[in-house]
Amino acid sequence: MRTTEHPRPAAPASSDGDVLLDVQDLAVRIGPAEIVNGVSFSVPRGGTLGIVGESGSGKSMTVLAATGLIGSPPARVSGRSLLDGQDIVRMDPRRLRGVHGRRVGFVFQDPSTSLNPVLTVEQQLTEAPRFHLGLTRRGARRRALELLEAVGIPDPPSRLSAYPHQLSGGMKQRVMIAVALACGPDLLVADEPTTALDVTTQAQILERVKELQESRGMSVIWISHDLGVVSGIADRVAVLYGGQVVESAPLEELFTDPRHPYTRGLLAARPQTARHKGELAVIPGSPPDPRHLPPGCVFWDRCPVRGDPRCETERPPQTPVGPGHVVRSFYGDRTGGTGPADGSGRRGGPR
Ligand SMILES: Nc1ncnc2c1ncn2[C@@H]1O[C@H](COP(=O)(O)OP(=O)(O)OP(=O)(O)O)[C@@H](O)[C@H]1O
Repeated sequence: MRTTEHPRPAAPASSDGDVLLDVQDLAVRIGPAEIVNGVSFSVPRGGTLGIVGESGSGKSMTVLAATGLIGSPPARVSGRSLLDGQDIVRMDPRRLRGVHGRRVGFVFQDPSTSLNPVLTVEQQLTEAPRFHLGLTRRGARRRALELLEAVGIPDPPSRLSAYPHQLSGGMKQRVMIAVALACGPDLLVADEPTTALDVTTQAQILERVKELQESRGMSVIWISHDLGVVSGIADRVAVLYGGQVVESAPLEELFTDPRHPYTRGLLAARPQTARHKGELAVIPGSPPDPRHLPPGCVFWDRCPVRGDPRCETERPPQTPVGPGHVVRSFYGDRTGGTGPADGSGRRGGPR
């Protein structure tokens, strides 16, 4: 991406010693609802973490809490979320505003949550850089034009005076991405931003974000219910269910060696897989109500291989099953449901 201010060198992709965001044991409670339950993950500098799961699995709440966007109260947020070592969960509101405007950019599915309908594209793109980066009106305008070009908006000068309702859905999403990138964030959080778009526009936007990320060394968290979308952008995936990371692995490993029965179910439910096999595999049932989580494994009532007595009574611990690959299931072993992941030798028969 070409920008006149604050150029950033491309950063190396993931490496253990180079973590931008380190989330540890994050939990969110609202009243009796246990919405996020001990979530841990990290986002490498310059890398992309995909977060997948069905609707209601806690994806949005996890990321909103990790980036300091959930009010506490009414919610109770615990655990840590370290951005370059500084804990966002405990940060005072004034410093947090600086983080949100400057270091973390957000793109949401619904443009009305990010774009102000009564402000022009130019106003929305120039406000934050003028405030946070101290740019002049002219400098901010130049930057706005560069950003519009970078996100693939044709004829940027003619778009500056447009209001959001004058733009198509795909254009609005591109403008939202431009707004999120306006201050050159270290982390872009994208919460299902392409879900409402046609597949061609979706693919173009994914490509554009990947290019921008590579040229700027920015980290990305990309949330989606669709493993196919995440596979187009992430280098690491965390699978969420019942407010827990039930499996997390490098992208390729998750696809070639999924260990959690829920991950396997998600993979089998992908349209590509269904086409290949000639039928659509669905995971019967729905995610648990966070007000009434089961005492054992959160996936227990839908699990096709449950049978170990602990499944119903104990939360499976997070168990490493390979380099950078962890799973929370008593059935996370390689052979697909014939023995517990913790190597205890206890077995339960597949159902
Ligand atoms: N303010 C709230 N009070 C109580 N429960 C809430 C609140 N907001 C969300 N929840 C519940 O928290 C759970 C997780 O919601 P969340 O929006 O994080 O899920 P999600 O995986 O992002 O789903 P989607 O893909 O539909 O956005 C859901 O069961 C939801 O009903």
